[in-house]
Order: sequence, then structure tokens, then C-alpha cells
Amino acid sequence: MAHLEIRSLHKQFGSFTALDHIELSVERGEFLVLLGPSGCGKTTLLRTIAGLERQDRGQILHAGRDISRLSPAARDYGIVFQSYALFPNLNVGQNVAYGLNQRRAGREAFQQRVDEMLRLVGLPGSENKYPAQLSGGQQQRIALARALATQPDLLLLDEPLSALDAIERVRLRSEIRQLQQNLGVTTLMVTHDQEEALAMADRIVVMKSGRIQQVGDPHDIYRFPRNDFVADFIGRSNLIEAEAIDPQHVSQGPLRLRSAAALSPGRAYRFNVRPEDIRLLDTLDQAENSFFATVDKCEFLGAFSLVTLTPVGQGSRPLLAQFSSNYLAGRPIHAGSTVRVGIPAEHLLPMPESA
Ligand SMILES: Nc1ncnc2c1ncn2[C@@H]1O[C@H](COP(=O)(O)OP(=O)(O)OP(=O)(O)O)[C@@H](O)[C@H]1O
Repeated sequence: MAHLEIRSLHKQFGSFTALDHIELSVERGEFLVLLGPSGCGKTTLLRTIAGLERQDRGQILHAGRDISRLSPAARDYGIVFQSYALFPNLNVGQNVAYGLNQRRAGREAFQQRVDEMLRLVGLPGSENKYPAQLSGGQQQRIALARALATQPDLLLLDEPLSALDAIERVRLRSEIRQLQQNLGVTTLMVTHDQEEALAMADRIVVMKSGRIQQVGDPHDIYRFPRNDFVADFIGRSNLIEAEAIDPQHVSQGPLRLRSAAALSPGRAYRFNVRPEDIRLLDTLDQAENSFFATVDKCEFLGAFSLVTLTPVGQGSRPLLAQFSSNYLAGRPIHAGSTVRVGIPAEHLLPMPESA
């Protein structure tokens, strides 16, 4: 049995369905990220696991124990919220020690544990400071230390980075991931930030309208999205709808492209082509699946440019391509240029829900 098992979990707020029969298994030591747009139910799922919301139906099993009806205090987890949620009137040491029982632990062991936790989050010696004297990132490190101080079996993180500035967010996300791996603590994190999910997760759970759309490791979710929603939500994507004209080729407007998949002639398929899958070619390059296109827009973003281009010919739809700046250096392109581009057949695979 998985370390944490969610069985057919259902939650209504009045007539609104926040969780629609969620099934999920989390392995021991895994870092699982719940990802989805605002209102998709990811926070409700985390709070239900914490016992801060009560499900209408379904079961939650943690380490083989049915915790579905237990109070939050009777469950074995530490939690970090988006807003730092430290006690402003307690100093850092007291905040970290909040969940520890001093009498049971003994004064020395108690102090040792606080010191250890502060070292762990990179803020040794800060126990006498007050939350107001700390930056947002430091406060989140203290919140993390407090959540981990009791050595919980499960760590729940509810958008822990979203209140931080961009640089601090990137720094803290790798620190959290490192810490989680060192401790081996099973972790569930909620975020709406796809980059954060890709960078941190062992597996990502993509949610929409209270339902799980896809579960997979970051690579699979990005490369092989199951449906349009996942393709669109994770990264940028071109959703190409095209009809198979023979078992290997599809047509869409002026394009006739070979797919590496086996197709049924006459059927319509949907393909997810990532902008970086579109290759910029030399004008005379006759590579398979290559065609001319007009550049509609070229947006320089530093390391790469995002280029909107429309294949030359009737009935064509614009495509979004991404070209690295190094590659573009010798080939200046701008709105109005005609370029030759190609889509390798191995990047033209039908999405499972359209196959
Ligand atoms: N206590 C509540 N009473 C009524 N509706 C609620 C309650 N809590 C959440 N909801 C509704 O349930 C839906 C899911 O909320 P939830 O907080 O889980 O979404 P989310 O995916 O975490 O999004 P966000 O990032 O915006 O918090 C939302 O439409 C929200 O308005």
C-alpha cells in the first residue's frame, strides 16, 4: 500500500463541487506537487488531508491508518502556509518550538532541537529575533523549521513561495527540495506555478475543476500531456488539429506532415507541439516536415525569442516557435521575414485523449 492513499475523496461547498472523487497514491519519501489554476481544488485537497476541511465522502489512509475522521492534532504532519503564519509576539526560537513539548523532551534536548532546526534552514543563531525583523524568505524558513521540528511523517506546503520575490522564490525552492531529499520526508506541495512544479516535484498532479487531469513525473507531464488542458497549462504549446491522410501523414491547411505515430486515415488528431520543437532551418533545407512561414511577431526575451509565424499557404494557423538567442545571432529575423522551419516527426505525436 502507498504511504498516503486518497480514495474517492469528495467535497462540496454547498452546490459547488471542490473535489470530485479524487484518487491518489503517494509513495514514502516522495515530493508530490498539486498544480492547477485558481479554484481547481488543490488547497481544499491539502486542507482535507490536514483535517482542516472535512470531506463529504471518501477515505484518507496515512501509513496504513485511516485518518479520514481524525482531528488535525491527531494526524502526523507539519504544515507551511503561503502567508508566513508565524506568531508575531513570539521570537524565532519560541515559534520553532511551538509544537514541541518542553517538559516531555527535557530542557536541553528541547533547546538542541530548536538549534538543529535553525541550522537546518540556514538561520542559526536567530532564535531571539522577532518575525517582523525577518525578510519574507527568512520567515518562510522559520515556518519550515517549525513545521519540521516535531519530525512529522508528512510535510504539507500550501503555496509556500508565492508571497516571495522572484529571486528569493528560486533560491528557497531549491533549498526546500534539498532539505526534503535529505530528510526523506513525504511532501505534498500546492502551487499554481508550473515552473515551480517542474523544478521541484518527483511527480506532478494536474488538477482542474476538482478533478485530476494527469499524474506523472515532470518530464512526462511536459512531453506527453494527456489533453489540451494539461498541454496548455504546463509551458507554452501549439495545439494542432489535423486529419490523417494515410497511416503516417496528416494534413492541416497547406501543411502535410509525417507523424512518428501509427495513424488511422480519415481520423482527426490533436497534436501538442512545443515552441522549442519547431526548428529554424536554412532556406534551402529540404528536411522532412519543413515549410516556409511568415514571421508575424518576434519577441526578444533574453536567452531566447518567441516567434509567432504563419505557414505560407491557404488555411494555415499561426504557430508559436522558440529560438535560442545564440542560434538566432547569425540569422536576424523580424516581423515580415520569411523563414523555413520544420517540425520533426517525433514531435508530432497525437495526444492520448485524441488518439
Ligand atoms: N470554505 C469554503 N466555502 C465555500 N467555498 C469554498 C471554501 N473553500 C474553498 N471554496 C471554493 O472551492 C474552490 C476551490 O478552492 P481551493 O482553495 O481549493 O482552490 P485552489 O485550487 O487552491 O485555488 P487558489 O490557488 O485560488 O486557492 C474555489 O472555487 C473556492 O471558492
